Amino acid sequence: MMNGRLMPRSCSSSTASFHGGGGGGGYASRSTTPSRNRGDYPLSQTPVSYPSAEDQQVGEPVDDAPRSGDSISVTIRFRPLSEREYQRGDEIAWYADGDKIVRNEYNPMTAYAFDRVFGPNTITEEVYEVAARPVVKAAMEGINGTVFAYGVTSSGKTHTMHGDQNSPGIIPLAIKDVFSIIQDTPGREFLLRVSYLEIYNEVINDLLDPTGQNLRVREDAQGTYVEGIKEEVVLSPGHALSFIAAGEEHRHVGSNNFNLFSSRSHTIFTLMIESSAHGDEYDGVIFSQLNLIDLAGSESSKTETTGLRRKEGSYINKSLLTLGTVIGKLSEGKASHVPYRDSKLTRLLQSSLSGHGHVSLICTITPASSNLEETHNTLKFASRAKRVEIYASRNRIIDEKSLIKKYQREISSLREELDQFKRGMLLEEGQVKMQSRLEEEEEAKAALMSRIQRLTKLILVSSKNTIPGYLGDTPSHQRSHSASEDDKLDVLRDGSLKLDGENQKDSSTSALTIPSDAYHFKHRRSSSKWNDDISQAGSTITETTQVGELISGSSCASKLPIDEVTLSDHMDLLVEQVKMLAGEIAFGTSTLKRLVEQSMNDPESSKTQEIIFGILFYLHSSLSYC
Ligand SMILES: Nc1ncnc2c1ncn2[C@@H]1O[C@H](COP(=O)(O)OP(=O)(O)OP(=O)(O)O)[C@@H](O)[C@H]1O
Repeated sequence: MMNGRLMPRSCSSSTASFHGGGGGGGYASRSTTPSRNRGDYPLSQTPVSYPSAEDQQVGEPVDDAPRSGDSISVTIRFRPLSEREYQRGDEIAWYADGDKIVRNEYNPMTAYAFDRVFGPNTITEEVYEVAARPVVKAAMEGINGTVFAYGVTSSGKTHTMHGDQNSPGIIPLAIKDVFSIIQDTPGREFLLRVSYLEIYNEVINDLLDPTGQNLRVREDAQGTYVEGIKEEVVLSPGHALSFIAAGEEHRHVGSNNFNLFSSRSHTIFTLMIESSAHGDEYDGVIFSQLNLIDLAGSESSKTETTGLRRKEGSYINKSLLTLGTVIGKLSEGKASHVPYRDSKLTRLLQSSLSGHGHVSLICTITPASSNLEETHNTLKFASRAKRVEIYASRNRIIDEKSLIKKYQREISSLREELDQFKRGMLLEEGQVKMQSRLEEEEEAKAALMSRIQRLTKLILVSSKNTIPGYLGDTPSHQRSHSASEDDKLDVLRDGSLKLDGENQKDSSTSALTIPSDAYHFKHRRSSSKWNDDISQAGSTITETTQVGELISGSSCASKLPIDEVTLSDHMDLLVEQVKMLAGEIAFGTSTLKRLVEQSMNDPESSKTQEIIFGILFYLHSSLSYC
């Protein structure tokens, strides 16, 4: 029921290029109206059925009437005809007429205008630039943001939000961008946390904590929230992606007769961003939330599912219907009752939809004539959403409740304590001390330094930061993790993951060397280009974060004199280390499962077997390391 996304999706990349990359080729020869801008679709000659006159009215391009507020950004993304649709003789029913209009092939009067329409050959990076980047950027500046993909089953929502190895989706692209923005903002300190949940059959489950089932939605002055959801501090793009990967293991996925790996739940990945200016520039803490949502797809009776799938489908349809009603009410702009409480999805999206932040809706559609009506419904939904007004503004500055402030305060009081401690030690210099007293003092000093060090590293700063004295008393070798000076986790360009420095000599840490292919598969929805980029972004940020140490914790500790690090410090590092390894192992295991499935379908593939072998080796090594 779960998992299984990598294989078919990487297999389907050949399907995608077969259709999407078709260009003029064989398909173009079917075209009857080549003058129109329809991307590379095969064009239909035979009308199937015309939309009704009523639809045509609804379907007029959206008006450009001035609005007092801003509106939801609505973009449409076509996917190419699938091989299955093509083989069953589907025709093009809808097409992109330029980059703002979707037009009906059979009735050209039926057309809808949007902020942007992406044809079937558009790559996700382009969609990201237009539909998500501004929201991500604003979120980094303190304005809440929500990006969600909406569309019928198999229209390309997960492809858009998560992507695959060849085409990273909005979520990995956003994560990468967030870290680049931190790197480009030397004047501020950031603290990032993530949570990941699914709404399955109207039940909220925590994807980062399998014991967090059936969680409740609560409300406070800031809006709705999920009680008891696990939030993890993240230190690098790879770290954040490893949480998503581990979470994906628990997501409900199953096949219907349109999509072998259909999402059976809505998922919400949330990035909580706190930031504040350094030192004298300090002007309070800004907090914002970025929600990246992959909805389950609506299903028609044609989906022909039975039993469990039908039950899931009815929950999915019901919550999407409520979303439609909520959007409809909001688009009317009247102060009428908006039924947010009728579904968990709308309840959780309440503050986003009621206008307190940027909202970007990406509607994914198929051009296929067999989905003519479903696509039309998506377009009507998108058109209504366009009329919803929002008034996005920077969040109130929070100070007292912020985690970054808590850490900053703790760091400065620990530093003070350390200073006093050192002064005390100096004053007593010259006195003959008991050996045990000396040891105690050294231990206490090391504990203080270690705590300062660990807290400091949870706060992300650009490596371009040159503020002197920022590191206080922390010795530079403990703070900086450049390859030359210190042990660090280095994600190499060729995709292999290994520790350098002393760790290479250490048999326990060498267990963390991951075979190159396995590492690419580790990010199952990531392309190698993406991995390269992550490694770059990750390595710059790593200099000021703890990620390398989280994995190579024992080696980091071993740099300090043995008695300078307390047992509890060791334990903390080990816990973090185990968490990371558990994520890696979950990832490796699921990849393995899919590869085994693939190798059963294609026993000849020696490449697959090679990769399986690599992953087995990696899992074995990780387990021995644990
Ligand atoms: N823009 C695209 N280009 C190429 N292939 C695509 C595109 N969009 C989707 N696909 C392919 O179509 C198939 C279905 O896509 P996907 O699983 O993303 O649909 P979905 O809307 O998430 O479906 P569901 O709601 O059932 O989960 C996948 O094989 C995917 O790789």
